[in-house]
Order: sequence, then structure tokens, then C-alpha cells
Amino acid sequence: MSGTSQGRASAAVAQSKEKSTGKKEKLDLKPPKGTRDFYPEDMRMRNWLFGHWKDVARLHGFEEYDAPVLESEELYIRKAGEEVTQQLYNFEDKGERRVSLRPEMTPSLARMVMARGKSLTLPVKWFSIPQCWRYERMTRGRRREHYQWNMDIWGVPGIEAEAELLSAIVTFFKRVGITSQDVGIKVNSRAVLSEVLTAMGVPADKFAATCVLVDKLEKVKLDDIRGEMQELGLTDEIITKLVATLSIKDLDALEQTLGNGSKALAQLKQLMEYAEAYGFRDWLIFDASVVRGLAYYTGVVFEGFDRKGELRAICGGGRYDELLATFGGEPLPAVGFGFGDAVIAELLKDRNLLPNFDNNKVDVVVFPLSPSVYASAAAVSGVVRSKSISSDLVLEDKKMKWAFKHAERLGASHLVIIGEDEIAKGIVQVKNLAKGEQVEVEVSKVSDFIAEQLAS
Ligand SMILES: CC(=O)Nc1cnc2ccccc2c1
Repeated sequence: MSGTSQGRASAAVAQSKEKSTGKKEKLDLKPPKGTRDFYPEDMRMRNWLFGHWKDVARLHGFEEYDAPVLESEELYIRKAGEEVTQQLYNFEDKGERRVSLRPEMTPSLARMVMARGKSLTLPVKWFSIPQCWRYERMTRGRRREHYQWNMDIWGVPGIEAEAELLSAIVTFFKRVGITSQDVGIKVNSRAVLSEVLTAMGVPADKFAATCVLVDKLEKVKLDDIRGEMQELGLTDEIITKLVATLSIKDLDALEQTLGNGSKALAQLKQLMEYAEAYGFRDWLIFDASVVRGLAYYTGVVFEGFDRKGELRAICGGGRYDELLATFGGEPLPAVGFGFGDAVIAELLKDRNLLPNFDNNKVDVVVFPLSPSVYASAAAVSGVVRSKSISSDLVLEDKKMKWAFKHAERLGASHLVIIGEDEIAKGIVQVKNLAKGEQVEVEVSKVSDFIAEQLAS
């Protein structure tokens, strides 16, 4: 809109380009850097994936919610050095407000839960599939947006909530044909680290930042971040003990370190028992080095991984009981996960598990033989649509040959031909494209005739 100064400026630029070359400068047709267009064939794959996510959420009794993609920046200002908060897609809006495209959904969810406060019926089991954003300066060609299935349970302090979320993840994998041979889910608890660090006198307010640094050990060597750890006040002795804790191999060894009074240990054991009961114990693997990279996790954390080790984490999550407290609210137990649309797509492609998304079927093509009967064709289209039969109405003056090819391309089962003489007698021709039969049908009976044939 050229009403604003910005609008006038860009109009002037366009004009000046036109003046110098006499023709309009061609618009850049690519989507913004790091973003994707979804053409119909892309939407078929996306709707298939989101459809499974929504089905699994519903199977677990979850309800869908949504929130604005734009939030106050303050929702994401955390001091723990997380990647996700260092790459905010943030800016100052025309009202001089500091805002950001959401890099994740959990803070919006926490805001919504906190806004309802005590009036909320617990437990809350909510899901959403938000598009989330990040702004990377030196774009390593990485994407700046992705869709992320979020499932969260609020108000349940017990490990039963974690078990339910793991059930949802495994249920999804099974539905799309992924097995526990393809994928595993690493499980740990930050409470393990917290017990070790507390025993060594590390103050609680250093815990989140320590976990964010430990998470980086997946990618960088210890010596690359030893300095940052020391800045947190971690002595070499503590760092050594920390690294030793990360390499504990199993729950029995964990008991040696934490003692049999450890709450973290008891919870992990209980979780493994529940997993046995659900029937997905073989998907889980205890891994003391998994802490995930979000500052607000406080307890059990988990992440889905491909056993070939070729891909980044498929999904991840954990317990975050203190998030509302960091927003100045009353704490409320919470656990959730995020499951991005990118890595799973690569995995499904690698395992040849993507169905072929043939084009969107339309039931019938309604074809007026001449413009003089277009109105009748439109009327017939309306009638069949009112009976939930999808129809593609041929909008232009086309030949029969084109109409046949068009119906075939659309995967239509019937071609309804509107002819001048026939329509005058209240009749249309209906061709069953599979059987090649063509019959005359009264307009008032077209829908039932087609519905019967579609049902057979
Ligand atoms: C593999 C991938 O595309 N990851 C991805 C892409 N976009 C994001 C945007 C915001 C936060 C995390 C993101 C993560």
C-alpha cells in the first residue's frame, strides 16, 4: 500500500527500474530465504504427516490449541545461552514493541495456561502443530522455519505423564511403518545431573546454563566449552565428575553413583516399567548424556534418534515443572515434546515409507457441451455437491476429448455431460469412466445414481 512512507519508497524504486529499462523488473519468485512454498503436491505430503500427528493426539485424548506466530520477545529472553533464543526472528514493530516470531511453542502454551490459572481443569492434555521460526545470521542454507508437532501434559507431577507422551511418539512411528529397529528413544533425567551437581555444591541457579553447555557436548569437544563451564563456576573437579556422570551406561551403574535413595533413579526405573506395560520398552534406551538444549527442562528428558546415526534428533522433549515460576507465576508440573517436520521427512524417504500421494481425487467432472447449457451444468454441479459428491465444473468451452482427458487427470469416476437437447428434457448423460458405460439419467436422480455407483 503506497499510503506509508515505506510503501511510497518501494513504489518509487519499482518505478525508477521501469523508467530505466522501459519494462517492469521481474519479481523475485523465490520464497524468503530459509522458507518453503508448499505446492499442492507438497501439501498432500504435509497433510498426510499432520493427519497422523492429529490422529495420534486424538487417540491419546489430547485437544488442539493454537497461539499467534508473533509473540512478545520477552517470552524467549532466557540467559542460558540456548541456540533457540540466540537466533530469535525478532524485531521492533511500528508500535515500538519488541516482538518475535515464535522459535518454539512451549512459552506460548505456558502463557495461555498461566492466563487461565486456577480456572483450568487439570490435567491439561493439549497439542498443536505450529510453524516455528529462527533467524540465523550466516545462513548455512539451513531452514528458518519448520512445523513442529507439540504435545504437552500440564498438572501431572508423576512419571505417568512422560510415559503417555512416549506412547504417543511410538504410536506415531508405528502408524507410519517405522520400527524399533529403525529408531530408538534415548531417555535420561536432568534430575541425575542436578543430584550430582548439588552434591558437589554447584548452586541451583547455574543448573540450566550447565545443561545447555552439556547439550553442546553432542556436537563440540569438551575443551571447546571448558572455558564457558569455568565461567559458570564449575571447577575442573566438578567438570570431571560431570563428564563421568554423562558416560554412565545403565540404571544399575547409575545406582552406584546416585545411591538407591535417588528420586531420579526411582523415576527412571518406574518409567521403564510402564514402558514394558505399554509394550514399547524396546524403543527406549537409557542414555545419561542426553540433556536436550532447552534451559527450562527440570526432569526426565528424551529424544528420538535414527539407529543408523545419520540424522539429527527426530523429536525431543522433557519435564519443565518450573517454567511458570520463571514467568512469575505459581509453578505447575508440565511435560511435553516437539516433533519437527524436517528430519522425519528425510527418515521416511530414506526408509521408502512415504506413500505415493496421487492427486486429490474429485468424484465427478460436470461438462457442458456448449456455453448455452453452462447454467444447467452449474446447477447440476450444485445438486451433486449438496449430496457431498465433489465435482469439477468445466468452466470454459472445451471439446469432449479435452473433458475426457481432464476427468482422467483428476481421477474422476464419472463424467456428467450436459447437452442442449437432453437438458431440455431434464436429462443428462452420465459416463462411468471405469466401466465405459454411458447412461441417460434424470437431473433429479443424478446424485443418487452417482452415489450408488461410488458406493458399489
Ligand atoms: C531440520 C530443521 O529444519 N530444523 C529446524 C528448522 N527451522 C527451525 C525454526 C525454528 C526453530 C528450530 C528450527 C529447526
